[in-house]
Amino acid sequence: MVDYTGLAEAMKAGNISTLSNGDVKIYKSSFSVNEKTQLVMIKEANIKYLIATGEGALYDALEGSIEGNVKKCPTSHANRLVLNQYFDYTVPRAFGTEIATIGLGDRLGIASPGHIQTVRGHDIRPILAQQSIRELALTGRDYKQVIDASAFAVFQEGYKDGYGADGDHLKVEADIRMALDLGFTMLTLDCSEKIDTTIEVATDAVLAEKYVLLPEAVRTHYENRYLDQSFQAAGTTISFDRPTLIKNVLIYSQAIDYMKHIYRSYIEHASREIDFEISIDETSTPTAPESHFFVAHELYEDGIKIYSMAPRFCGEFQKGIDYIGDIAQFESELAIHAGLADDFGYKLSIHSGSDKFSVFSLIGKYTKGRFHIKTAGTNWLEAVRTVAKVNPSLYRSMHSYALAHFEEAKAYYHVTTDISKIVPLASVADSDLADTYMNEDNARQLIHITYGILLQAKDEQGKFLFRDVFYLTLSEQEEAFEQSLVSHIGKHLALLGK
Ligand SMILES: O=C(O)[C@@H](O)[C@H](O)[C@H](O)C(=O)CO
Repeated sequence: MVDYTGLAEAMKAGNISTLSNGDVKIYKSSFSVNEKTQLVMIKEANIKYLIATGEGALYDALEGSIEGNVKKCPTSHANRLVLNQYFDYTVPRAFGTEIATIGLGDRLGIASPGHIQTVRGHDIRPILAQQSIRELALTGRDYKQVIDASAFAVFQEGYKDGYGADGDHLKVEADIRMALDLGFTMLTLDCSEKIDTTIEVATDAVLAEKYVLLPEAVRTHYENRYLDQSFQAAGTTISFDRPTLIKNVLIYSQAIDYMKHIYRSYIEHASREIDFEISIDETSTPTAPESHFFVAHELYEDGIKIYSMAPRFCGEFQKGIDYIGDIAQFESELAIHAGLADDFGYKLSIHSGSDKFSVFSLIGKYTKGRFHIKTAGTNWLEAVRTVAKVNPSLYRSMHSYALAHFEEAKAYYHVTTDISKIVPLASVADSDLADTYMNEDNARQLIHITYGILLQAKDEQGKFLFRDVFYLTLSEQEEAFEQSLVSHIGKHLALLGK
């Protein structure tokens, strides 16, 4: 039983500097007072708690157990809602189009403190609570837990500059309603299933056949607005001859209708500001600049205001590794994509933004520092790197399991990983595991896309093979993990000009 007497006395006296309690870790940045209640976050035996002293509404509202002269409160969903009620900076918020933002998806629920330490003081704001439905399915978490983890991290770090919550890659209305009901402040509408990319490779005859089957009102709408028209945008001329128009109508019109429906139904009259992102990046073919214009212009003409647009860029934005492709072509198309975002009043959004170091300076340049960049897997890889340094046997077991299940994981993510190029485990010394595998593209992708399989893996008795010891190791290595995030995500910010 821990004696909290000294801690309670220091809290009541407000002496943050003297807050100490033996082997209990105290997060001094969390110390807060509301009327006659004092509150601080601690970690005891690798579990975090809120410690409350004093009296009053906040003290009474928190669920917990009395231990000596303190109330020891779990980091529960109910207690997160209490924090939200008394400390507004723990509530996620929208940011609009004027400030740069970075999505810092945290599949483990423990990366946000390191993310906060990374962005604090920089001209950028964090979307700490960002997960796609795909990630939730693979990790077995839910959206309540995603915001809970971020809100407790914000309280722990005393971070008051604001953070966002992105319901990422939402495709169906039920998920959109769920995310909004739970307080998400950003919605990323994934239209990939409404975008018919088979059209890209169809013959003119097939295009003509499909086009004539569209309702006359649809064809008339688009022909009146675009056929044989040229538009000045993004410092260039964008023209729509009949083949170009037919192709864009067939590829994007269904997606555009869906975007308009979702905006009218859930965003336009929402009770709070919502950052609405359009994602057309997870398609098999790149978003041609004229297609970006076509989608943006249709939304703009209908008075639909979006926060950001995520096109699919030329080349490859694969998970956890640098850009793959012709950087000169990327730059010339990026200039137009960024110019269109400027012209239509929203931010360009860069998905799979982790580790794209060779193009970050271009992104910062052409977006003039006004962008949204999404990362998620790279902090998972930093967690694995941290574990590999201190628990080599755990890393070896996870690495082997990932190799055995890689084909299963490829169903969820597009990667061009060459497993044969990954150095065999037996030939790598324990002390070299982290550098050998976390700095090599093929090994990074192996571990990156198998995160769900590794976190959910169980033995015959139903016991997690890796999850519990993985989290315990990261709790014991909390500062090392935080520092690896500050360093690695900090490199992202530096190259982006932030
Ligand atoms: O893995 C996911 O589903 C997400 O992290 C998704 O890829 C996200 O939109 C992203 O681009 C993160 O880099």
